[in-house]
Amino acid sequence: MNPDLCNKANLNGKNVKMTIHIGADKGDIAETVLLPGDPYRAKWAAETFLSNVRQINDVRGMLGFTGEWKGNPVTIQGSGMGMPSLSIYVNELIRDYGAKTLIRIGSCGGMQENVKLRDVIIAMTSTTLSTPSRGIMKEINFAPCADWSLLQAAVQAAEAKGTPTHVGGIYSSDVFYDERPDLNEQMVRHGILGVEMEAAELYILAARHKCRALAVLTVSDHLLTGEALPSSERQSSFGDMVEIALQAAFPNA
Ligand SMILES: O=P(O)(O)O[C@H]1O[C@H](CO)[C@@H](O)[C@H]1O
Ligand SMILES: O=c1cc[nH]c(=O)[nH]1
Repeated sequence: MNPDLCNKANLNGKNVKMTIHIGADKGDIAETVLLPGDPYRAKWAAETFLSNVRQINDVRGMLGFTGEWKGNPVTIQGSGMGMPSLSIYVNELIRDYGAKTLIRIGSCGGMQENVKLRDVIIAMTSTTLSTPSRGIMKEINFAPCADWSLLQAAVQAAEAKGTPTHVGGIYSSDVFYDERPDLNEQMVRHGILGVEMEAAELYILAARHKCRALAVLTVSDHLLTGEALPSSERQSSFGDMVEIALQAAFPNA
């Protein structure tokens, strides 16, 4: 038996496969997966944008849903906060469930003056101090890079919607409460658009497994101005990001 898989009894009497962290049958997860850090954003996005939605995961409360967008199957699975958490879900989604296109839909902190609250950032690449893949990269400074076809389609979708959007480099940090302000200063100085905590490892895993990946982010707070979206506005401001991600996955839909 594949050690990554555990058997669980299904009510219909057949064996259903699940991984350690995802309690879905293999066929329950689509090849296209959207990945918010927040499991409740997964629920909101699935209920708001997909049809024929069903919940496919609640292990550890990390909710996942599968439905359809314009007739195309899509899974929206929470990935948690930080690269070690995302790495668990993305490894299982790719290796055990056959995910091929993975798009992070996350919040981020703005790092440039022209990047405003609620703007969307499409991450061409992500700079990082370290990722869970550091152990195999060793002395190599691997450059995590978005899939070009997804990036191009996302930019077109954002332009068509008229969403204020920035395309460029972001910073995937391991810490939210950073005790090294000098690092952020260097990121700002080198034109990094925003900071979040997962995209670099998503891009590295996609490269390793020959999948497509992209991160589409909404600016929820700003490191230069100290502004932040009120919690009441966070979800409603995230709609453009979700639609851009869906349109990027299915540009002809
Ligand atoms: O809004 P999500 O997708 O969780 O992303 C950002 O928010 C969390 C920190 O508050 C980190 O996961 C960061 O990457
Ligand atoms: O990681 C994150 C996410 C949102 N805002 C930040 O400042 N950092």
